[in-house]
Amino acid sequence: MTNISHEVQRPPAAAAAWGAGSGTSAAARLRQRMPTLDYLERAARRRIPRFAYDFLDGGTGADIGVARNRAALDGVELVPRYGAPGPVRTEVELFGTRYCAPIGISPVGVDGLVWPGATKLLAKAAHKARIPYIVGTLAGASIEEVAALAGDCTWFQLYGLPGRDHLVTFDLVRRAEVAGARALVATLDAPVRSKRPRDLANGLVVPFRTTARTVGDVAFAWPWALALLKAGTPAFANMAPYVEPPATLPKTAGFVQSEIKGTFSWEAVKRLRDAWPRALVMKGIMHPADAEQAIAIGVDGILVSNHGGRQLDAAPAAIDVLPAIAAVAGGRATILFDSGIRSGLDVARALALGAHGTFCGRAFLIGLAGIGNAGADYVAELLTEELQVAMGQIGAPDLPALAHAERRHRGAYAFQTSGSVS
Ligand SMILES: Cc1cc2nc3c(=O)[nH]c(=O)nc-3n(C[C@H](O)[C@H](O)[C@H](O)COP(=O)(O)O)c2cc1C
Repeated sequence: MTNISHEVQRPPAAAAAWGAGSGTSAAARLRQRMPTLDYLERAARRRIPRFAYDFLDGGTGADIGVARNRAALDGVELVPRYGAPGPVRTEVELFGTRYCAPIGISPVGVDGLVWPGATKLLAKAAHKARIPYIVGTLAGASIEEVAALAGDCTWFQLYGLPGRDHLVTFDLVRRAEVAGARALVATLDAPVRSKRPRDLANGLVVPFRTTARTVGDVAFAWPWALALLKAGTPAFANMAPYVEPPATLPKTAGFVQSEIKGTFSWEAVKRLRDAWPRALVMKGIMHPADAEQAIAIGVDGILVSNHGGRQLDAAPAAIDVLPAIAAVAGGRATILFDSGIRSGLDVARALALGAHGTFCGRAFLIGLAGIGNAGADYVAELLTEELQVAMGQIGAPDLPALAHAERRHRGAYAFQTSGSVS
């Protein structure tokens, strides 16, 4: 790994200031124009082509799971408490590394489609804000390139490539270790390809189906088109060593299509455990029995997630299963959460319900699509500020205090088979 400072820096001063949007500076003006993720999202919709927006925004089926994540988070109430002294602190330690906030970046494959050059911008933003970035197997830059930019904020997300007894899977594991990734995050929730109707209708398939509408969309989305000219066509950079050179987009896309099967069996998880010396996290766990199984194998972390509503439209909201999974883990694994987070208040909700850290997939890309290359830096600041404000209102000076916030969560799942390993 490159020699990047490991010391914990504070987020930009604006984050600590009273009313960060006050004043006339460029930073204050940005906060006035884009006070929340919702505003960024509306800008993103205007600035990028429709197929790119649909790819990011869409879920599986009728997008019911996406809506369910949102509604369930909105339904979590936190009771304010007053009179606590001093400023709030958002620092967190995850797997032995300290970060400035419990807000990380989840992996988004083909992120360069949403905003050209996204992977490197996300890596830089993670390093600047000192938050973890789980760079994906299908990201636009390689694990080596990301580690050079993000240093010890780098985590690596792994999909299974079961061909030739997982030859490529374990080569990716080796590369992530050499690059210095702090955690390996294996995605469990993609056993089959899910159906994403908006992508199909937009021709977002292999090979990409160009239509007159696609061309028109790109022409109108000129900020995106300019970014594409600068950054180049999105690529599957991690796959380049495994295809015959030159590793063109059609070749790597074809390789991805035929080789990536997504998930891991529990047997394969055991092999990952044996091969990977640092923190191992299972991503996509939604049932306490699966959490128990993973913990029995010796994983260090459980990332509770329904893939942002992109896998099973009937799945519960991830926030609704979080408390049961945290309870079954009982301190034996670090509990992480994603799916639906759009504000620092959502982060506070997840932390109050048992998560030690949270991640966002769409939010950081909405930032890039909404305001351009500085967008991920801005989202990190925005979410951290909002978390600080929520903590202040709840009277929680730090994250351990937030974990004990008085809350009501009517949607919480009560599992029939809690914790029993199938
Ligand atoms: C466009 C898109 C692509 C994604 N690609 C991946 C991927 O390659 N690997 C993975 O584990 N998760 C992937 N995810 C899921 C995210 O890592 C994360 O679980 C999800 O986005 C969380 O929900 P949120 O977007 O509401 O924050 C993807 C999500 C989106 C929106």
